[in-house]
This record gives sequence, C-alpha cells and structure tokens, in this order.
Amino acid sequence: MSLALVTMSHSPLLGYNDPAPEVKAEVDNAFASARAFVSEYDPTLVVSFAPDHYNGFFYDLMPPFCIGYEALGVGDYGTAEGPLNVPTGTAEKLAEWVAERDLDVAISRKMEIDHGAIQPLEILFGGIDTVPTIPVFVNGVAKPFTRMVRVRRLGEAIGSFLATLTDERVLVIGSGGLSHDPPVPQWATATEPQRALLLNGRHPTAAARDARQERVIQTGRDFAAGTATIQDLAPEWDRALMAVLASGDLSPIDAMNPTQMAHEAGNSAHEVRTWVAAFAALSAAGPYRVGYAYYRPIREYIAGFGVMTAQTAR
Ligand SMILES: O=C(O)CCc1cccc(O)c1O
Ligand SMILES: [Fe+2]
Repeated sequence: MSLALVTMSHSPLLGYNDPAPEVKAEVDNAFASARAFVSEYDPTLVVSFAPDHYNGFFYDLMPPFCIGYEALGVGDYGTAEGPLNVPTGTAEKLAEWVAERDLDVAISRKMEIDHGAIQPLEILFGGIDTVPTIPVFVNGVAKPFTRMVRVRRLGEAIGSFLATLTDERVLVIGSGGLSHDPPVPQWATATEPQRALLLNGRHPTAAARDARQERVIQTGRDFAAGTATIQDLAPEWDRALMAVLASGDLSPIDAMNPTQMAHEAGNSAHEVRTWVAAFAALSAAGPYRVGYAYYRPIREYIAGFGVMTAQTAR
C-alpha cells in the first residue's frame, strides 16, 4: 500500500498582501508543482491535518485533536463556505481504529473549519468538495499543547489505518507553519473582548470578522515594512525541521519541546504539528521519498513558507 503527501504553509494573507513579483511567482510555482503531483497521483481520498484559528474550535471546549465526520467551511478571508465532501463511514472507522490504538481523539459530526484547512483544498483541487476528504483538526494555536510524540503517534495510527484501504489512493495533507508569530490573541495576555472571542466566537458578524482580519492584514504589511513587533521568522529552524521530515527518521521530533518551539519559531509555529502528523501517517505505509520541496521566509504572508511533496518509496 502506498500513500502520498503534500505539506504546505497556509496564509490568510495570500491575495491580500502580495510579496515582490518574483517571490509571488516562486510561490505560485510551488503551488503548481504540488498541484501537478496531486493530479498525477489522482487521489480518491484525502486526509487533511489542519489547525484552526478560533473559527471552529474555542476555549469552551478545546481538544488537541479532532476527526471530522462532517465538516463545513466558515468562509474566513474569502475562502469557500459550506459543506465538504466527508466520507462519514470511513471517518467513523478511522476514529475507532485510533481509539483502539490507545490514543484519545475527539470527533465532530459538524466540524467548522477555516482557511487553515480550506486553503490547501482550494489550491490543490480548486474546491472543497471535489475529492472525499476527512478533516483532522490538530491544535496549533491554543495552549496547552501535547508533547510532540503524541502528534507523531496519532499520525502513525491514522497512517496505519489508511494503509489498509487498498482500494483507495490516499493523499495526506499537512497545512500550516512553519515559523511564524501572527497576531492571534493568547489567553494569558488577551483583553476582555479578545477573551470572549477565544472562549466562544462562533459565527461573528461580518463587521467583527472584517475588523479581525484587517488587523492581521495590517500586521503583515507592518512586518514586511519592518515596523511590526511580532517575533521574526526563523528560517534555520524551518530548514532544520524540513530536513528531519525529509530524512525519513522522525524520532528527533519527539525531543521538540512546546515552550521552546514557540520561543524559537513563534507561537503559531505549533502549526508544524500538522506536518509532523502528515509525515508520520506517510511513514506508516513504509519508507518514503520527498519529491519536491520549497522554502522561503515571506514576511508579507507572516510565514516561513514551505511546500513539500512525498510518496511511499517503490
Ligand atoms: O488568526 C488568523 O486569522 C490567521 C493568522 C495567520 C497569519 C499568517 C499565517 C498563518 O498561518 C496564520 O495562522
Ligand atoms: Fe495558520
């Protein structure tokens, strides 16, 4: 059984804050390369590991991981709104398989998902319901964070299930990262209105959504101009992580420490958990080989921006 993988940074600022034309062309080329890889592989099932940015998951009930049995895009930053095409029966079997492997995972029969999960689907498939997709939420912004070994084990358990689906061509996606520290409020330092949003900010008014998004867009502009106060990107950290993921030996991931990750690469660097889960899933089907890799720190997007493709080695 073979699996394929695409991991990619996302940024809500794509299309809002464009970098210099040659950088934009590079990113477009990276997306085109990932798209070509996916279209050649022609997946029949996608498992998408993605974080959320307080659009679908809130502090009224914040799981570290959640498998979606049904899902809806919320439509933030102009991304698609409405239902995904989730194969519910397969998602249920996946959650049972994971539970039997001694891992604790939440499930949702109505998962609401934001640009973190939607953007790769739109970039790779041109829509959110073209290929059956099981969304797996991996918390990448809300403390507390599990140890990284749990992320690896979850990915491996999911991959071992996917490897049993011999009639499917499964693509795993990891969305987010790499190093970045966007202005997502932290509970400890949030104002009262921010805390209300973090606690239960579902279905904001259009005006509230616009105000929040405008703040992120403006921070991206300031960051590119050198006047933002957010933590800088960490290209060495990003490249080192990509090298570990490409090596096929994920064991060094277990030693990554959540506090240190945020300190070195920014609070939202925890989104790399989606990459780790995706690579761990791929590894469960046997040795793999990375085909394509792109990286550049892009301040306009507030992201150490990476794209990788990989596939079970033959
Ligand atoms: O809070 C938000 O609305 C999005 C923040 C954000 C900005 C740039 C890259 C990201 O990955 C990200 O999560
Ligand atoms: Fe993000």
